[in-house]
Amino acid sequence: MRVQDQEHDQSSSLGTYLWKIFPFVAPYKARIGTGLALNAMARLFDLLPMVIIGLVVDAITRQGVVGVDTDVLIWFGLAILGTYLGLAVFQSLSDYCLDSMAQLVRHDLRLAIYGHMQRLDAGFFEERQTGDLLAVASNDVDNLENFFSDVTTSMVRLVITFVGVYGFLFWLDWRLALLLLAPLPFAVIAVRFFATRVQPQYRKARQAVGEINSVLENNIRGIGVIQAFTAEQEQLGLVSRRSKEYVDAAITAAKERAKFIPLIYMVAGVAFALLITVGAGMTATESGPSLGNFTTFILFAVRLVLPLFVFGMLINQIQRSEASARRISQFLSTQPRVMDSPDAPGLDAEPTSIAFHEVGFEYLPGKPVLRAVNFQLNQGHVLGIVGPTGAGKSTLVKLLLRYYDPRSGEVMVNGRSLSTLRLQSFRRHVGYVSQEAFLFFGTVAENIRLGSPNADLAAVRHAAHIAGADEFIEQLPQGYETLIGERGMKISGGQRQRISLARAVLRDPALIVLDEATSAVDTRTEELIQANLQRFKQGRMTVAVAHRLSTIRHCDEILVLVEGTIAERGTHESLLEEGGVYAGLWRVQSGEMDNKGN
Ligand SMILES: Nc1ncnc2c1ncn2[C@@H]1O[C@H](COP(=O)(O)OP(=O)(O)OP(=O)(O)O)[C@@H](O)[C@H]1O
Repeated sequence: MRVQDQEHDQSSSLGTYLWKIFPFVAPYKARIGTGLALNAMARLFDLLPMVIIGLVVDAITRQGVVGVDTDVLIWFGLAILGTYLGLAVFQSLSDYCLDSMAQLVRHDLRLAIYGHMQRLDAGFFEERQTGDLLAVASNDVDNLENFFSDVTTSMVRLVITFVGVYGFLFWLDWRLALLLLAPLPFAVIAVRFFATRVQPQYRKARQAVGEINSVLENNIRGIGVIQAFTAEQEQLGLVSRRSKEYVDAAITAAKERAKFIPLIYMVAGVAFALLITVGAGMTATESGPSLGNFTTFILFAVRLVLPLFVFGMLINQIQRSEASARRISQFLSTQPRVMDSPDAPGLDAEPTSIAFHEVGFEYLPGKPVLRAVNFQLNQGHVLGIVGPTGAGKSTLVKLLLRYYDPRSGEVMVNGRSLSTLRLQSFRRHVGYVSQEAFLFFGTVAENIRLGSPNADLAAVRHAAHIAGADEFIEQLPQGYETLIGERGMKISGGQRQRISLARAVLRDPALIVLDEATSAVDTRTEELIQANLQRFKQGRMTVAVAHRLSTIRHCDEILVLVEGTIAERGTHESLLEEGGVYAGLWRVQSGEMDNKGN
């Protein structure tokens, strides 16, 4: 299920998932408590001026405009000023407490999500879209930040205003308080309308926005391909269709909202008209409230009636936060398929032997990718793997690195099953160069130091030298300090590969895994790298996957993988003698080389 689709699942009651996020808020309980208490005080000071205005009105009506004691009026003025001062102080302190708490929670959530991501297995990332995962780590975390800073204060504001206003009015005049309850049924109708008609449209629009973002992200990455294939018009059409879906949903939402707004004002208008007429009628009677109390009542009503209707919006915000909390907690509870058992022992010594015993694997049930693969690799040996595209070479490497556990058979390290060992204790000894040769945004030196953060520059240079990279790195504008990666300087595919190779070399690994590590460099540079690696490989184990047979011809053993099974195995010479698949590939490739040479 896509992470975003889970928004449809509305089966749980509101707040269930927000509650699950509570452990992230718990460390800041004191800050929240203080923030909410300060907010309650701010609300109190917010309501006080209306009470004072009522008192002023009563003072005037009692003594007449001319007879009012100016000293009393000054005191009233000072009291109002005092309430505003109180409001200013308490409001700003409360905002600071709650905003800073929300930022701290956002930071903790982001780290927890990223930390969890790093623990998840390769299969998880292959099944999910990067855009979806980013949406959880960024949009959903932002939604919750907004929930903790704004929504909680709005809820407190609403509850305190409600309780404060009713409490005070009941104390002042219970009839006026009861009168203020009159708009409640109208408010319920308006909120229901919002929840059933407007909100689903908002949800649809939000989902459409997620989809259009995914399309845009994908197209921006592939814009060069689009231009090369002059597919601009079709792609514009595709984006337009997706954008139209969003526009339709957003316009329907706007239409429903447009019906909601007059409904609110109409209901609020009716409610006010009723309150004023009945309230004034009551005030005019002998036993009715004083004019001052009626004034306070009107001011309170203004404060209360409209926010009641905005309650619908608040529920919408809470539901959004709930959906975000749901996605975050579902993500955090995803268990990696490859993980250490609690008592998994670490590898006590450097790996000196690796073996595949009858290893079988399938990504999808019933579609085997590897079948009964057997081999043994000992210290000092180099194993080459070749085979047609899609034969399962990279899959074999992924099992060797334990990105996946085999479906059958076992991968053994130093005579122990890899799946029972603590994963990091094994991976610490591995230098891996993947097909993609991924570079991170940062300097060249930082990229080479990825697995060996404490290595000094001399060691970095030495590793780059072995990987045949030092020459071109020196020629970069800032040498080893040049920024590369997505936002940095652009470098060629072959240069990328050499930097990733240097990264693996610097780690000084017991096992080197090279998956098409030099496929993008020219044959002359490759020969130079191979010569450098020759010495480096001594005393280590090396697995090299390659299409170009010259890369692996000097291996101690070569496995020829065809449709997931080892079709042939031996040294370069013995395989040539056998005259099978390998010999055929060699003839084609060496023929190609001759042709190119001529
Ligand atoms: N994550 C995946 N889910 C499903 N099938 C996959 C996945 N990764 C690879 N496959 C399939 O497994 C088979 C073996 O793929 P693999 O990448 O191991 O081949 P390869 O020999 O390394 O190919 P190449 O030489 O093109 O890199 C292919 O048929 C591929 O489509």
